[in-house]
Amino acid sequence: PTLYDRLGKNQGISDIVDSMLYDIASNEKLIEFFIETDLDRFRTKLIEMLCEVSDGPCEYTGDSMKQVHESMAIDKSHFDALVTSLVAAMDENNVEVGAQNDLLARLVPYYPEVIPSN
Ligand code: HEM
Repeated sequence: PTLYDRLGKNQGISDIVDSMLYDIASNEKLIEFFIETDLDRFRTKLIEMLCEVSDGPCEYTGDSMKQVHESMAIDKSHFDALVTSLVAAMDENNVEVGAQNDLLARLVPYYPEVIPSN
C-alpha cells in the first residue's frame, strides 16, 4: 500500500486536516498566523498537498511553499507547534505510528522553504 492508503486515502487525509484546523483555532502559538486566512482554501490546498506527498492521485494546485510562508517570520517553535498539531490529528484519527513517521519525514524537506533563512 502507498502512504496515501495508510493515511486512509482522501477521507482519512480530510479528517486529519479537519482535526488540525480545530486544534489550530484553539492554539495560542498558531492562531495568530491564520486570522486573515481563507480557511476553505487552506483546507483544500493542504489536503491536496498531503495527498500528493503521500503518493495519492492528486496534484497540488496551490502556491509555492516559499511564496506562501516567507513573509510570516515563522520560526522553529512555530514549525514544531504545527508538527505537534499534525501528530495529535493523526493520533485522533488512528493513523498507525509508522505511517505518521513516514508522513513527517516527507514534510521535513519543506522546512527551509517555510522558515525564512535571511
Ligand atoms: C511542512 C510544513 C508546512 C506545510 C507543508 C505547509 C503547507 C501549506 C499549504 C499547502 C498552504 C496553502 C497554500 C495556498 O493557499 O496556496 C499553506 C498556507 C499557510 N500556512 Fe503553511 N505549511 C507548513 C508550515 C506552516 C507553519 C509552520 C505555519 C505557521 C505556524 C504555517 C502557516 C500557514 C498560513 C498562515 C497559511 C495561509 C496563508 C494565507 O492566509 O494565504 N504553515 N501552508
